Amino acid sequence: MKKNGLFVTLEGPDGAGKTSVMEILAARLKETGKPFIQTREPGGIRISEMIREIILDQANTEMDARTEALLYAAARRQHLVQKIVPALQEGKIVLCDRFIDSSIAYQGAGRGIGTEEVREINRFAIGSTMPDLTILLDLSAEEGLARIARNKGREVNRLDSESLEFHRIVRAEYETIAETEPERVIRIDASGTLEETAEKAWASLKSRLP
Ligand SMILES: Nc1ncnc2c1ncn2[C@@H]1O[C@H](COP(=O)(O)OP(=O)(O)OP(=O)(O)O)[C@@H](O)[C@H]1O
Ligand SMILES: Cc1cn([C@H]2C[C@H](O)[C@@H](COP(=O)(O)O)O2)c(=O)[nH]c1=O
Repeated sequence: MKKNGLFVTLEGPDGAGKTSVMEILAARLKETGKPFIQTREPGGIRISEMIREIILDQANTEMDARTEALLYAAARRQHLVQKIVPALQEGKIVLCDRFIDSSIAYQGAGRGIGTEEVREINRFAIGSTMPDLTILLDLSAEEGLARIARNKGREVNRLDSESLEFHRIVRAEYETIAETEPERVIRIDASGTLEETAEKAWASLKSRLP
C-alpha cells in the first residue's frame, strides 16, 4: 500500500489523558490548515464501534482473553481498511486514539497471552501498516485510575474494572515498547497539567509534520 499521509497514534494507560490531548492536537493541526482526521480504537467506524460495545460491556464477564484479543484485532482490521488507509492515501494526517500497542500492552502483557502471539494476530490484521509516530502518555496506573474515578460523567468499562496489578503490568509493557522502538514511540510524562502534557505532545507531532 502506498501512503502519503502521516499515521499518528496516542497510547497510554487508562486515564493518561489521550482523548483530552488529542482534542488539543486537533485544534493545533486545524490552525496549520493541514488535512487530518481524528479516530479511535476500538471503534472509529460503524462495525468497529459495534465490536467495541461487545468488548467493553461490563456484562460480558465470561469473555475469554483470546476472544478479546481477536475482537480487538477484528475491529482494527475493519477500521484500518475502511478509514485509516483511505485517509493516508489521500495524504491526510490520521490522529488515532490507541492502536496495536494497546493490544500488546493489554492483551499480550496484561492478560498474559504473550506479546509475540498478540503481535502475530495483529500482523494478520494490519499487515505492514504501522504508525509513523506514537505518542505514549506515561502515567502511573494509580493516577490514571484516580483521574477516571474523578470524572463522574465517564462510564467505567470492563477493562477499566481490572485490578491495579493488571494496569501496572500494562504500563510496564508500554515502557518496554517505548524502549524497543525509540524511533517510532515518543514517551511523554503525563503527570503534569493537561496543558503541559499537550505542549510536549504537540512538540513531538510538529517535528514530524510533512
Ligand atoms: N494532565 C491532566 N491532569 C489531570 N487530569 C487530567 C489530565 N489530563 C486529562 N485529565 C482528566 O482525566 C480524565 C481522563 O482523561 P482522558 O479521557 O483524556 O484520558 P484517556 O487516556 O483518553 O482515558 P481512557 O483511555 O481511559 O479513555 C478526564 O476527566 C480528564 O479531564
Ligand atoms: C485498542 C485497545 C484497547 N484496549 C482497552 C483499553 C481501554 O481500557 C479500552 C478502550 O477504552 P478507551 O476509553 O477508548 O481508552 O480498551 C485494549 O485492551 N486493547 C486494545 O487493542
